[in-house]
Amino acid sequence: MSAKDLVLIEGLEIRTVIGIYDWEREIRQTVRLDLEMAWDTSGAAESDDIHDALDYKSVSKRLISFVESSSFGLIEKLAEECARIVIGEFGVPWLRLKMSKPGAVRGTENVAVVIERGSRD
Ligand SMILES: Nc1nc2c(c(=O)[nH]1)N=C([C@H](O)[C@@H](O)CO)CN2
Repeated sequence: MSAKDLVLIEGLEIRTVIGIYDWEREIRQTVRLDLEMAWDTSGAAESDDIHDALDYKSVSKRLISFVESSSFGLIEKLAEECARIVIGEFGVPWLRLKMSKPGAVRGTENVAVVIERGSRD
């Protein structure tokens, strides 16, 4: 058992309605998700069977489907709901999720929130 293992999803870009201003409710903007998910990978390493792994493709597809159909104001709310899905539906015990909204603020490379949920022990 190795509680320090992680499965990552990096740079998942999704177009959605997000923002607090009226003009933002009329358009789609890109958000980018970076996810670190605690997962003991030793079972999958032993069996070489996807059923023992945290399937990053399944997680990505679920998040794409959810985010594309969502319509929140704040990236904090979107991040929280994504974390809830990953923990609740995929059995991930702990995650760190960075929700970026590149291009939201002129002169910046990126703006983002980072949340950690669950327990690593
Ligand atoms: N902490 C946050 N600050 C701001 C957010 C947000 O989601 N979280 N959103 C906005 C606007 O929607 C902005 O992205 C428009 O450019 C402002 N501040």
